[in-house]
Amino acid sequence: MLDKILRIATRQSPLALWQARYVQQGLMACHPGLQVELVPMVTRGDVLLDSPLSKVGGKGLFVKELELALFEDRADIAVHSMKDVPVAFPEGLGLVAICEREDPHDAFVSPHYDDIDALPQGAIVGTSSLRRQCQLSARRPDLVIRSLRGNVGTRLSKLDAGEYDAIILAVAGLKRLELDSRIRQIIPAEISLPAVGQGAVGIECRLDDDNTRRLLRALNHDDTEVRVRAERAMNIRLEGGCQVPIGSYAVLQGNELWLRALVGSPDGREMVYGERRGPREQAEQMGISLADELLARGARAILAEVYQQSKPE
Ligand SMILES: NCc1[nH]cc(CCC(=O)O)c1CC(=O)O
Repeated sequence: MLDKILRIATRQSPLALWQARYVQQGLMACHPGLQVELVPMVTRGDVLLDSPLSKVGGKGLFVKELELALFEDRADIAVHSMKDVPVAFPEGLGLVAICEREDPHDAFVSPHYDDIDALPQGAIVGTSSLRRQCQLSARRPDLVIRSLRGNVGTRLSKLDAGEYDAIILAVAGLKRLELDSRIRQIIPAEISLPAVGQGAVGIECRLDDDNTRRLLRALNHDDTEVRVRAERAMNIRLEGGCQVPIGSYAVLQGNELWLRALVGSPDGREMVYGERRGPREQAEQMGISLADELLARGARAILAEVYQQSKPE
């Protein structure tokens, strides 16, 4: 079965290409003789880069075109940042491998200041993530949060052009693009709880494609998978579909899984936080029960308000 070329559908941003090549190299290393090629494509999310994502239909925009390529057999697998993968998959497609997670934290990037607390009163911080906005504002209500879109490189050039005093990006993306020298502070989870799946790369394929599934199994990282499964179960229960102020972060301490989560209002004034500890085998149950607890303690009302405001005009 090694005569066939395995095709990877990927977006063309530098980060997406890095992740696709990482999977390509991983597959070739695990399966000597296997040929793997990239099929780069443009997604609606890339075309609509200027409109706030929460108003143009959410994160699914980056994924849909890649999934169409899988359905039409123009590609065999799609590589995604787990953070951008919607909670549900179309019938016939599914996530079959999650690679080892890179550092999942948020990064503080600034030409002038060492960390969030060093920012002067009223400083301008760039991020379009409601989750980051919420947690930043909770710690520093004086900060002015301004929208920031585009690829990692674009965001850094906007910072360098002086449009912001600081911006927040994922550590993982900066490391992969060898831009770690730009990181001034790895923001601790106690200050900014990461997004569901942040730092992990997931691989999707046609569920009836047994050969591809077998090849991909070698790339799955069990500890990462269990952590991301807990985080995603939480998110699914919250119906955290698109752009939402939800943080969810699981770590393993031996075989014990520690899951933390929060739902907040974008202005950071309301925040519901909770956590669970339990055996790794119960990753999903923990996620669901934590989501139910947060919903009952006020997350339901916060999320209803956010969805109301982010409806397309
Ligand atoms: N929303 C875009 C996006 N999707 C995944 C990453 C970073 C890499 C990762 O989380 O694996 C980023 C950039 C960022 O948030 O700074």
